Amino acid sequence: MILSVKNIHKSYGKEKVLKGISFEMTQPQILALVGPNGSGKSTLLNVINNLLPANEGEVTVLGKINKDPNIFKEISYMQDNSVLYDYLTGYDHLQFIGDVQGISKKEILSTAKRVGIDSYINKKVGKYSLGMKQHLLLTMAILNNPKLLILDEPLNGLDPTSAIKVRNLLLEIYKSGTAILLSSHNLAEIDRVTSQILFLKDGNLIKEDISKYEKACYDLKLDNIEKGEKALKQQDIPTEILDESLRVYVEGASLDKVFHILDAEKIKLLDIDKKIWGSEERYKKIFVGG
Ligand SMILES: Nc1ncnc2c1ncn2[C@@H]1O[C@H](COP(=O)(O)OP(=O)(O)OP(=O)(O)O)[C@@H](O)[C@H]1O
Repeated sequence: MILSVKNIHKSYGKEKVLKGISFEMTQPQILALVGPNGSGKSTLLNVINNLLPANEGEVTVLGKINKDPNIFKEISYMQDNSVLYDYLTGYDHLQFIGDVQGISKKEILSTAKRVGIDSYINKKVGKYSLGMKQHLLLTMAILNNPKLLILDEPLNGLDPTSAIKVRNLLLEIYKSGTAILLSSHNLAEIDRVTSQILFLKDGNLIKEDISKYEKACYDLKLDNIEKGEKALKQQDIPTEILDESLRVYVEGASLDKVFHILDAEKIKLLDIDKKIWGSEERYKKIFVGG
C-alpha cells in the first residue's frame, strides 16, 4: 500500500471542508485531485503531508502513519511557489534539501539537468518567471527520488511548451515507479496523463475512472432532432438530446451507419462536431450539472 487515507474530516472554525475523505493508492499510478476553487484540495494535500492536523481520520504512507518523520525520505510534496526565497538561487534551494536528505551535489546537478533548469540554476529566484519557479519546485520535489510524489497545481501558470515538458516529465517519473497524486484545474492536461480522477465536491470524494467515458462522440445538428433521435434509437445507437444538437455515441467506424439511417429517414445533417468525452465533460456533469 503506497497511500491510505481514511475518513479524514477537517474544519476551519465552523466551515467543514473535508467530510470523511477516504481513498487508497495501492500501486504506482497517477491520480488527479480535481475540484473548483475553495473545494479543499490544498487542505487535503496538507493533511496528507501532516502540515495540517485533521479533526478526525488517519493517513498512512507506505505502511507508516504520516506523523512519522521518516516517511519524508519516501514521499515528496510540491506546494505552491510561496515556499521559495527570492534572494536565494535555485541551487541554494536544492542544496538545502540535499543537505537535509544527504543528497550529493552530483545528484542535485543531474536532477536539475533532467528537469531542464541547469541553465539558470545559479540565478536568484526573484528573477525567475512563474514557469521557471514551477520547474524549480518540481526539481526540489523529485530530488529524493520519492516513491510517492504529491503535487499541488504543478501545471499552474505554465505556457504550452512548459506544460508539455512538465507533463512528459511526470509520465517519465511515473514510469520509473513513482506514484503521483496531483491537483490541477487543467482538465485537458489531466486527460493526457491519467484517467484516474478524484473529484472533490462539497467535502466528499467522487472517484472516477474516466477512461470509460473517453470515447469519441459526435454532436450532430439536424433539421429534425427528435426524428433523428427516434430513428437512431430504433437501431440501438445511444444518443442524447442537447440544446441545439443530438449527441451520438459511436465508434468512428460506425459513423457511416448513422449517416445511412439519417439519410433513409430524409433527415438533413447540417453540421457535425467531434467531442472527446473526457474529464471536462465529467467535471461539468458533477459540478455544473450540465
Ligand atoms: N488557514 C485557513 N483558515 C481558514 N479557512 C481556510 C484556511 N485555508 C483554507 N481555508 C478555507 O477552506 C476552503 C478550502 O480551501 P483550499 O485552499 O483547501 O481549497 P482549494 O480547493 O485548494 O482551492 P484553490 O483551487 O483555490 O487552490 C476554502 O473555503 C478556504 O477559504
